[in-house]
Amino acid sequence: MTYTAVTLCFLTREVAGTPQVLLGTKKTGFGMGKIVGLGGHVEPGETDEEAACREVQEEAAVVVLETDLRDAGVVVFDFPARPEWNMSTRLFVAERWDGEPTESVEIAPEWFDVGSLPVERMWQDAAHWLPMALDGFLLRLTVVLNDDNETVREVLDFSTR
Ligand SMILES: Nc1[nH]c(=O)nc2c1ncn2[C@H]1C[C@H](O)[C@@H](COP(=O)(O)OP(=O)(O)OP(=O)(O)O)O1
Repeated sequence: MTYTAVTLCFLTREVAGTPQVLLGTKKTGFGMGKIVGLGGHVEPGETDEEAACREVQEEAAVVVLETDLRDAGVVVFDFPARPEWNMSTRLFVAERWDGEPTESVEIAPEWFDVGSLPVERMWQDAAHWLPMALDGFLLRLTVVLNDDNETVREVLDFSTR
């Protein structure tokens, strides 16, 4: 079974003491119409960190330095009914970056309060893992999707603080 290597990079900030995270509406490709994290495929020869920084720049015109990435672990998305969609997703969180998030052809970025994530417009599994990633956990988690490729069959969680 092959799992495509992808990354997600969550920029965070505090506004008047309220933690916020940068997500965005996916305008093209996989998950179109959903609110997702910034990120995408790791290209051959690239490290996960290089891919995360490149994707954030491509999708939202924001510059993140690799040294400002916090490793938040790995989430595997397992689609038994569509194994060609299986992904191994390296997660990063960054509190420092340069530039104002700007809409691209792929993503319309938007800040959300961490305490009220737009879970009804995200992949249904996001509620199982995104709060943990933002809360400092190192994720070691597998999400198994149902045959509808939307709802969650099972979450296998071996994450640590
Ligand atoms: N179940 C799931 N829940 C979730 O929150 N994100 C998921 C997910 N399954 C996949 N993803 C994310 C991980 C990855 O960042 C993204 C798919 O990668 P891309 O955005 O690169 O896809 P595209 O089809 O747009 O590819 P490109 O043609 O390379 O832009 O979807």
